[in-house]
Amino acid sequence: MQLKKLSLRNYRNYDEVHVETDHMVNIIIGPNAQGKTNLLEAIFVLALTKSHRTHQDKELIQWDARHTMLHGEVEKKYGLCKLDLTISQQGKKAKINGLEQKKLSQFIGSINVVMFAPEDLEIVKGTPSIRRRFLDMEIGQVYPTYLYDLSQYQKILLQRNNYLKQLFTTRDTKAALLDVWNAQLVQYGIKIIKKRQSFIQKLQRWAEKIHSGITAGQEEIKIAYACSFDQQIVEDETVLFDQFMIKLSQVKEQELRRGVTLVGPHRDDLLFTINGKDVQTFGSQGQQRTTALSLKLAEIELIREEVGEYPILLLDDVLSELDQYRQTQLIETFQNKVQTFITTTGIESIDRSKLDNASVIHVRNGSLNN
Ligand SMILES: Nc1ncnc2c1ncn2[C@@H]1O[C@H](COP(=O)(O)OP(=O)(O)OP(=O)(O)O)[C@@H](O)[C@H]1O
Repeated sequence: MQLKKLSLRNYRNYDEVHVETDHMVNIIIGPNAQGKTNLLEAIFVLALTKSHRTHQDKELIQWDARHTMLHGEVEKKYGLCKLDLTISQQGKKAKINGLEQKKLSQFIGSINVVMFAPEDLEIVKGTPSIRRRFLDMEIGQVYPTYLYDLSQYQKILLQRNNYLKQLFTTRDTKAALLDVWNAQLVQYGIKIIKKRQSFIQKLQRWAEKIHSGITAGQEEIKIAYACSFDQQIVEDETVLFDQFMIKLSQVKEQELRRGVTLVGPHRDDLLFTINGKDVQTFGSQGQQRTTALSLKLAEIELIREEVGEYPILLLDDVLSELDQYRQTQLIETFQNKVQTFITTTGIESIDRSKLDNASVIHVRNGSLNN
């Protein structure tokens, strides 16, 4: 798929901006703090209705404005898709080809993007919640029903935790309603777990291949799903249901004491190993970076496999951090196949030979010149 037009109004430091491109490689260039990342972020938001760098939607609205409007036109295999997203303090409104979508989950995934930014190193180095957010956003853009199941699960989890806290304060040890909450938690929890497991298995297959290529066969990467249940259990839905219920009954006393739910996909994690060693603990800075890169490249292939066409690749200031070999790997793998938007402060950090036929967009203080 290829983004042909992007228009923004009152988005971050852009009053109003229009971008048109027919190019596969688009370089967004300018000094620091001028709006380069804001432009990539806007494309990401059109795809996922959320930013990759903040949970606070209101940060996307220009200071003093009441709402922001994003418009994108994307050429897909089956034709042109026009997307409109309005974000205000009251919420979001989304349209596909002029038709308002009742649920955002119907809009998400209309275009697919893969963002690779310096903060992606945190997927490898950071906390489990960062890895869960990564998983949820990526699964969500390929399988929109996942987002519905996830929001149901999160609602039930919140209510169950509130109930546990209430039981604690009232010293009610009978906990008569807990079984009702358990059944609902497990119903949605197993959908999340199963989807995550199959997504990670596919991601693992691609990452292994790609990582081996980048490291000339020296390193074998594994991405494992760290979940409360063994892989064989997850594969059988009936067994998973029973085991989930059993685990909840085993931790009941503890949960009543602590007032929180101790079992479920809200505690999952991803584990990266290289040649059998945990990358988070033992990996060098370079290995951690390459792991993040392999992960992102794997995602591109996985989206192509699932959706039937390549996503748009957004590279935020990462080329300068990669050595020449990895830059070449990244650009050559997808040249002419994947539309790419690259931000940089200086064109000299990019291998010139890779820039033939690229469009260059200059950004200065929220204005473009291309
Ligand atoms: N809601 C907002 N309203 C207006 N301006 C904003 C808003 N949010 C951020 N900005 C401004 O956007 C600018 C930062 O833009 P951006 O993050 O795109 O920088 P950049 O060009 O990618 O820089 P760098 O190379 O340093 O990453 C800052 O000047 C910041 O003050």
